[in-house]
Amino acid sequence: MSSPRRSLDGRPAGSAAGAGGSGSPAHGNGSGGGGGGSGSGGGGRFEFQSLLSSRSPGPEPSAARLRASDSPVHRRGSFPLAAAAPPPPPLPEEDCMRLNPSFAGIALRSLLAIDLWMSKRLGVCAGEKSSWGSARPLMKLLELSGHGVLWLAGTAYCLCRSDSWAGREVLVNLMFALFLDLVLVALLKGLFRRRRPSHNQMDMLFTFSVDKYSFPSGHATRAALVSRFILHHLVLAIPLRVLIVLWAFILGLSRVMLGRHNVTDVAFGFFLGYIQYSIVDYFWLSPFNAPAVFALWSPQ
Ligand SMILES: CC(C)=CCC/C(C)=C/COP(=O)(O)O
Repeated sequence: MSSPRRSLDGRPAGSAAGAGGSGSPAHGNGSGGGGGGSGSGGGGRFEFQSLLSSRSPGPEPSAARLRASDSPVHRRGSFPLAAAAPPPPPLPEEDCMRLNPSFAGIALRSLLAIDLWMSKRLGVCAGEKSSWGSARPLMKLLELSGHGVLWLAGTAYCLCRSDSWAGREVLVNLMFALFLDLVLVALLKGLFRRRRPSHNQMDMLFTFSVDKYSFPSGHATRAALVSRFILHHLVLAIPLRVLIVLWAFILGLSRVMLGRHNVTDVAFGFFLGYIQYSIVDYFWLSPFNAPAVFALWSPQ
């Protein structure tokens, strides 16, 4: 950037512009704004005069002039006509927000990136040729142990065979829990439409159309729901209780190992299943509050 001192040296404004970098908008303004300055001689003096005239407007400087002389452009002041350059218009607020992604957005993207990376690493049974491919049949057996059709059919069968009111009550509520789970998982899968991992082989038995989506894992919700249900309503020895918790955990893990799900699908599935049990417990059906349901077994 050229300085007024150069102009005061008596160099023509045109040559000052050349030396100082004519690309500078301020300088462009300088030579143009000087009017005659761009002429043949005395351009420097002309610039100097314009500096003086802008600094001493009269006995009572207006408020606008005071504000202008306070601005950083003016304070740099060594360059008189730079002040003529209008300040850039402020960015609209929405543009600023687009340029500055929120902390939550960055955190979510990072979490998803870690999720994909971990799920890929853990998907060791995703195919027969995967590193743990030989364990795939065992994982598919686990898959069957948490399948919705088997749990519904098994509960319906036990309900038909049950000959105690207490047993019926528990089984009716388990049936209600399983249906609630199917509906909620189907709704969320349809809402989020998250694709299953690319390394998954879609060879599951008895699936709905929404089961092409992976969030949340239906097996994980069922594992959490059913295990919590059983632990609350069946009197079991400690080793059996531990076994049930282990089953739920390994079933969830097997979903990722099979490549069916990402880690977050299973983690959220566990959370949802846990909450679902609380809902079932809150709306617990009994012959007192839902006699119509239990009327099926009433003596005629
Ligand atoms: C057809 C019925 C009654 C249930 C489908 C159960 C099923 C295959 C869910 C998918 O589970 P993931 O979401 O864990 O893959």
